Amino acid sequence: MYVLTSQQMKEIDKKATAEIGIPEVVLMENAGFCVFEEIKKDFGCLKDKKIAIFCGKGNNGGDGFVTARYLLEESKDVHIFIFGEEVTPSSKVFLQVLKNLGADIQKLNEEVITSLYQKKFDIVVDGIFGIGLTRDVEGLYKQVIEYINSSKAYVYSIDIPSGVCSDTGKIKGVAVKANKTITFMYPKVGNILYPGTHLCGKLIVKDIGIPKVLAENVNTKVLTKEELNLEKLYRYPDTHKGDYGKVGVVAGSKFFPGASILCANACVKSGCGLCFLFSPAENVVTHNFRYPEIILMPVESKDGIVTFEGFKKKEEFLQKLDVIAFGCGLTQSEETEKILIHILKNFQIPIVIDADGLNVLAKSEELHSLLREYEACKILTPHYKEASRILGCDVDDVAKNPIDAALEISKRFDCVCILKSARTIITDSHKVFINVLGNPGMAKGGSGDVLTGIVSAMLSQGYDALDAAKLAVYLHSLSADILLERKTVQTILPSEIIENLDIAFRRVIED
Ligand SMILES: NC(=O)C1=CN([C@@H]2O[C@H](COP(=O)(O)OP(=O)(O)OC[C@H]3O[C@@H](n4cnc5c(N)ncnc54)[C@H](OP(=O)(O)O)[C@@H]3O)[C@@H](O)[C@H]2O)[C@@H](O)CC1
Ligand SMILES: [K+]
Repeated sequence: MYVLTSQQMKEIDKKATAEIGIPEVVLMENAGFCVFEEIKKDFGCLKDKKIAIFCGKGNNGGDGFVTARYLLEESKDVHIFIFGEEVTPSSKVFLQVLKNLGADIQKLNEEVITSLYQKKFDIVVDGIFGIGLTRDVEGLYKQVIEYINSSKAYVYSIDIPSGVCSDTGKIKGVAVKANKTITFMYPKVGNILYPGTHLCGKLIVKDIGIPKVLAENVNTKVLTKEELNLEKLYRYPDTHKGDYGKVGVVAGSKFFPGASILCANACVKSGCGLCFLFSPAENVVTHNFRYPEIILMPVESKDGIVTFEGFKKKEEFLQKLDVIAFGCGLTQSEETEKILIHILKNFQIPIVIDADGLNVLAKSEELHSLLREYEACKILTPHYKEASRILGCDVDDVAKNPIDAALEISKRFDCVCILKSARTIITDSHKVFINVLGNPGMAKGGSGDVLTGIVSAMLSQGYDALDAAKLAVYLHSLSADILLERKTVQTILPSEIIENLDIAFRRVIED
């Protein structure tokens, strides 16, 4: 399913009317009716319901006028609140219709807003702002939104909760907290990213008659199962371990032995042929939770950190690898930097860089240019903080617009970027996918190491970087969601996400 920015939606709307010839009022009529339909479906009989509809001056308000007209057929207690008569031409048509019908239309002012608190509405429809919100919400608008949020009514937002930026999901000053949001054609970015997605309540996507062909060039999609390439998960019977690749996990230190185990465990559990773990010997040999399938490559260490000299002694084994997973728990040492430089100069195999690999990359000009020039496929898996270090910006700037941050990293290194958060973004700088699976039970140290292991195994099974990233992110969060069916967000552990991959793979392959 596509996800649209406000600009894209506006262009599509414009084409639908100017080029295809569908009048704007027809689209508005359809939009308003869809909202009514949803209310009717939820409540059934609306006869005794007290309903308020708040309509702004743009077309979002026009949708609200249409919804009001249908609601008037069902209830005698429908009240329409407007911010002024100066509305868009299409909205004006439907405002006039309401006037002709003798509907109760009140212009909002301080007094009217105060009186709202005495009225106990059952249903509120929010048609204040849609994709046309351009600045922070203040004054009367703010007061009305605060009233809506304080009311006990069931709140429907038209297109997007008013106050949510449709391009980022951020709150512009104040925003409606809806129970349900009915959006049109495709979701807007703000319907999908946090906190906007949370404020939407249940999100309903409705077709209002805009030809789908108009969205053909949109590059952003929700990561649904339909977007996954499952081809290489099928195995022909006459195959052997060599067909599924050898992954070298370069990870771990005295300080973070678990990171390397989680990464390597996830890798073997996700289908790679062989997994070699290059790590300080003393930290992993005795680790209780290590799968015995992992082949240990003890690397000489100093103060618990793998050394460059020690790493080079493993050259013979390194040469046999098909994929390298680099960084989990290595620490940000000079040795880590030297090892990454060595890999990028001497190998041409797919690489996944995570955690301390990203941290040393952020500090090194040499690594920046080596990675840019590295020709084999590369996947970077930063969380917001790591992304901000790489981009040299504030973490808030990444959070404000994660899609742009992921695109920037992807373009800068000609790589696939997996920008991890509650809504992980995957991009190869052309296409963007937003993951909507997963839960806060994944917000724990070790989750990222697991993802690195899964994505490396996908590369070793022959996927290109984008397909590998999509599958790995999907499986990782699906596994956590399945766990949540019988556990809580507190008790889900990254190691259990690995264990539970059995069911996640089955659901992806068989359902
Ligand atoms: N086009 C189509 O074909 C279809 C569109 N559809 C519907 O239209 C919606 C988009 O409509 P829209 O573009 O008119 O914008 P909308 O969100 O109603 O608001 C714009 C108004 O708000 C104002 N304003 C902005 N920020 C403000 C602030 N902070 N504080 C105060 N005012 C502020 C802004 O004022 P201005 O910035 O011009 O001063 C302007 O007056 C879309 O979401 C969907 O619901 C459907 O009917 C299907 C067909
Ligand atoms: K709205």
